[in-house]
Amino acid sequence: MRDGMNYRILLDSAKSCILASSVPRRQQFLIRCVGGSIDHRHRDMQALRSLEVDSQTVIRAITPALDPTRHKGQAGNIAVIGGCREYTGAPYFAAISALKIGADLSHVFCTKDAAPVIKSYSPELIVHPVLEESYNVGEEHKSSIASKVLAEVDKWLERFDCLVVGPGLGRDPFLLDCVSEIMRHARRSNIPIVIDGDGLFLVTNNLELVSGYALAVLTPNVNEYKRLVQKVLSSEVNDIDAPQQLLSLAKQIGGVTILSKGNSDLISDGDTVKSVSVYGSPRRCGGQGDILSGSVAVFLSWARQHILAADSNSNLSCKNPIVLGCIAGSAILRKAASLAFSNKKRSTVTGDIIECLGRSLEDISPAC
Ligand SMILES: NC(=O)C1=CN([C@@H]2O[C@H](COP(=O)(O)OP(=O)(O)OC[C@H]3O[C@@H](n4cnc5c(N)ncnc54)[C@H](O)[C@@H]3O)[C@@H](O)[C@H]2O)[C@@H](O)CC1
Ligand SMILES: Nc1ncnc2c1ncn2[C@@H]1O[C@H](COP(=O)(O)OP(=O)(O)OP(=O)(O)O)[C@@H](O)[C@H]1O
Ligand SMILES: [Mg+2]
Repeated sequence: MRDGMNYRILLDSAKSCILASSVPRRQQFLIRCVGGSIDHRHRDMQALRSLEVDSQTVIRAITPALDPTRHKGQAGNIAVIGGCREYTGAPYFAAISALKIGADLSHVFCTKDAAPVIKSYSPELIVHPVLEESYNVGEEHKSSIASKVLAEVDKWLERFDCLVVGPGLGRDPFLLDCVSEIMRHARRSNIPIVIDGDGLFLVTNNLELVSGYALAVLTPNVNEYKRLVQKVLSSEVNDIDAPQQLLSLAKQIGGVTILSKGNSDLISDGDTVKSVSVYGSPRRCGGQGDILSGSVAVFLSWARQHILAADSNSNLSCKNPIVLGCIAGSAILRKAASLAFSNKKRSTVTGDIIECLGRSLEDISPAC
């Protein structure tokens, strides 16, 4: 705060010195612009600070105790819908992160080609080779194969606490049609859905899939957010008043929760806006968003259990379990990224961050 004030005083005196001298008008204009943008940045920082949430309190409140009476599945059964010929890493990162945070079971529903690869990464994951891409399906078989895909997923759907749709899904039109149908079924069964990566491509072009569904979370990165804002608000991203724009966006999509990823993660359900700025990592290796989607899936399942058990007696000011899950998922990922970076510096990769998820949570909410 004091730094900000000193900076402003310096800036003001620099501005008046220069404006009083005979510098060309263009330079005066530039100086006004710089001053303006610093004022804005200062205001933005203040606004973000006021939205910053106490993520540790949230994490401690919603993380369940390791109670010996609980059985397998009660700490979370998560399914990732993703993984195709090109991308096998993303669904693996999301699914293994869910387990490393503390879910009991983690499934992946992917294409037939991707399944043996994903299975080979880890025996911990339950991998279903059920999705099909157009190149593998003749036009005349599309309808019967789509029904088969849906039937395969339906057998499992009711058991899941949360779906993560999109990491490494690809953009094949036939595959995306099948996934749209899976989302409609999940929605009918009131299963929360975290939508990331290519799932956001699907949803941005078919907003009705999530519109009005309060159990949906969208986790866009900078690009995905831009496309969403253009589509829904018919405008460009407004960095000056990012929280207000995010609020409008979430409201416009009927109260879904949006976690907009960046230097600070901003979260809104159309009602409130929260910010998580826990120190993360300067490394921007691909795959960190995938970790986030798996983490959010687990924490929002835990938050739902917490809110249900607390029966409105929870001491948390925010009562939306979906928002709570986003806050916790974001803070744990960022802390894990920071731990990994302190060890591996420039060579930090996504696997290193996943290895730090356990410690990241343990430091805040010890297992015993
Ligand atoms: N190992 C893997 O299998 C991975 C697969 N991934 C999957 O890849 C697919 C496409 O995701 P992308 O994230 O590439 O799609 P995007 O549309 O976000 O990114 C497309 C391009 O934009 C650039 N870009 C990304 N973030 C940016 C930023 N903050 N500012 C400026 N430019 C930026 C990227 O370099 C990329 O070339 C998804 O299915 C995703 O899940 C990613 O999750 C990364 C890891
Ligand atoms: N500039 C940044 N500074 C600090 N942390 C950041 C920054 N950008 C993103 N992050 C963190 O990294 C996480 C992943 O965000 P990112 O924008 O890399 O997602 P993504 O592009 O979807 O990743 P992926 O490669 O998995 O698809 C975010 O939750 C955020 O906490
Ligand atoms: Mg991503």
